[in-house]
Amino acid sequence: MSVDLAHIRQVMAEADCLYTEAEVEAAIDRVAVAINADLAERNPIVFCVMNGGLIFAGKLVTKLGFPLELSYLHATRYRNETQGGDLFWKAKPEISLIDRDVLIIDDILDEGHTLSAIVDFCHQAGARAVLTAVLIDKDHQRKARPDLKADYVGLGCSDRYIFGYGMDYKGYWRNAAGIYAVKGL
Ligand SMILES: O=P(O)(O)OC[C@H]1O[C@H](OP(=O)(O)OP(=O)(O)O)[C@H](O)[C@@H]1O
Ligand code: HPA
Repeated sequence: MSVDLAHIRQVMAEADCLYTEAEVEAAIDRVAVAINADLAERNPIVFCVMNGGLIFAGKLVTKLGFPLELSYLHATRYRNETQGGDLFWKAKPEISLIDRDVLIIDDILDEGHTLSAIVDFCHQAGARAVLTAVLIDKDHQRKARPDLKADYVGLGCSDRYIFGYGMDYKGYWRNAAGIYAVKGL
């Protein structure tokens, strides 16, 4: 399917900036402080959830001052759309999780089906503890479970479709240096 780049550019031009780059960077710093305090002695395996987790994970891990192993997994349910569907695993962890502490890093906790499925997978694979860090938690009543929370949360946002800092609009603007909401969504 061909992409209408004029539309992609227009979405950026008309978007509302929810958080500037400086605000996002300050949030990443705060998350790093909390994780450094909790995980420094636990030799965790850290998983970046591709694709959206890429920017947050990359920035966050450079601020973690303790030994860790870094890998990735890829589970997707939006597939460049603005509405989620069934979860599809593109890449499962290959490293053994047995008796390991695991930290999952993703960009957004929206309805939470993605993070829930990843956490369940890690427990079933024998992880001792599974912790989660998200850059942003969207505020609405459609969570996969009512009590669903990440252990480490950078920022919150209202119930709009957002992009930037790893999050995409139709596959674009993951590179935006700020967090933006699409006009009208
Ligand atoms: O909380 P949820 O409603 O489950 O949505 C959150 C997930 O959706 C996005 O991934 P997406 O499926 O778009 O895959 P991608 O990162 O590869 O684009 C995002 O990166 C999270 O992983
Ligand atoms: O609001 C969003 N923006 C980008 N990706 C997403 N994945 C779930 N929700 C969102």
